[in-house]
Amino acid sequence: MQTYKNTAIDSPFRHIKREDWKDLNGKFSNTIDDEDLKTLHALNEPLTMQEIEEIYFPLSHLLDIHLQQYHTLHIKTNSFFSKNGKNLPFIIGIAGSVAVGKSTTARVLQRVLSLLPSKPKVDLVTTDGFLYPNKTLVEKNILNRKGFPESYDAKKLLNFLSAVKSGVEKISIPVYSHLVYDVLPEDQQQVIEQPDILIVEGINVLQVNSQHPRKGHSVFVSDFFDYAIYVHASEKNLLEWYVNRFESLRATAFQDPQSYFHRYAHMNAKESVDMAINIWNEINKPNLLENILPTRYRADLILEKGSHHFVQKVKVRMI
Ligand SMILES: Nc1ncnc2c1ncn2[C@@H]1O[C@H](COP(=O)(O)OP(=O)(O)O)[C@@H](O)[C@H]1O
Ligand SMILES: CC(C)(COP(=O)(O)O)[C@@H](O)C(=O)NCCC(=O)O
Repeated sequence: MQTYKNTAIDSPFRHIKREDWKDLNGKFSNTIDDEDLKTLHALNEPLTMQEIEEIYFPLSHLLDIHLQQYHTLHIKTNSFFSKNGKNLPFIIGIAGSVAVGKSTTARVLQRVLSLLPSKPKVDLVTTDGFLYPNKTLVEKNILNRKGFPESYDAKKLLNFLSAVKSGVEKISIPVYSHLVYDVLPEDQQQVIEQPDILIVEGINVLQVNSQHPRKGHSVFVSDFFDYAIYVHASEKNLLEWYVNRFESLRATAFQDPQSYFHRYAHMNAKESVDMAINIWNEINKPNLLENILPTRYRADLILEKGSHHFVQKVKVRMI
């Protein structure tokens, strides 16, 4: 029998190296046919097919176990209440730093999960849409705090999640554009209509300081999650990926007169890199250290990336 010593630092996570994780592929790989493979290639993401097979297929298999358990629980609970309650979406949260690859991970996971044998409808929302519009951020004098907890309309985000988990059939939510650097007008909202799985991606999804501002309410975004993933990388890699993304935006989107950054399109490579490093050091890095990184052990699973975004290790909460 193992005895508890209060000097020991126990971890409730299994640490699984990439070499071992990739072999946990299980039955899922057998269900990928040529058509499905084509749809994965058509995703046109920077990820290699090897990364999808070695990291995302096992992840999808593990999530399928949780999904099946969720459905069994639903059926048993219905029978307990002698009532047929609605099927409610299984919600997966994805957290991590700016530029760690949350959106990319979320898009790939959305597609891979939709290939599961039950062919679930998988929707994806990003919490950027719940940022206050620039106009409000300017009024509150917090435009330089974009991404910090106070820059989000926490009440709107929590009301949305609450509606999803109450079975509301059709919900419109705001959409953020990195090109315009602002929340888009209401006629460009996203409609969420009874998905089987909903992925909610954002830097703030595991935070407990963006609570419902109504007096007496302490409800957090993650209270609505059935599974939470944190994507982790070293600060050095994050800065590199942030600068690279900024650079490729400068070469493409910034040339678009509609882009907020169009004013910077004339910058040369050195000026643009300096500016990206400055934004990182002034805004995104402090936000990472103060508000994002401390939430990582609240996740059920941590994807640890090394260079070139390759996942090196997976930590999974033990059950
Ligand atoms: N697995 C990956 N392999 C290669 N590049 C990636 C990968 N994931 C993300 N990237 C690149 O890294 C940058 C940040 O990714 P993104 O998904 O936009 O991050 P986030 O949503 O966390 O801010 C982008 O330029 C993206 O193309
Ligand atoms: C909108 C964001 C808060 C969210 O980040 P994401 O992880 O989606 O890239 C971030 O991209 C951002 O704009 N941060 C403010 C500083 C900056 O311009 O990078």
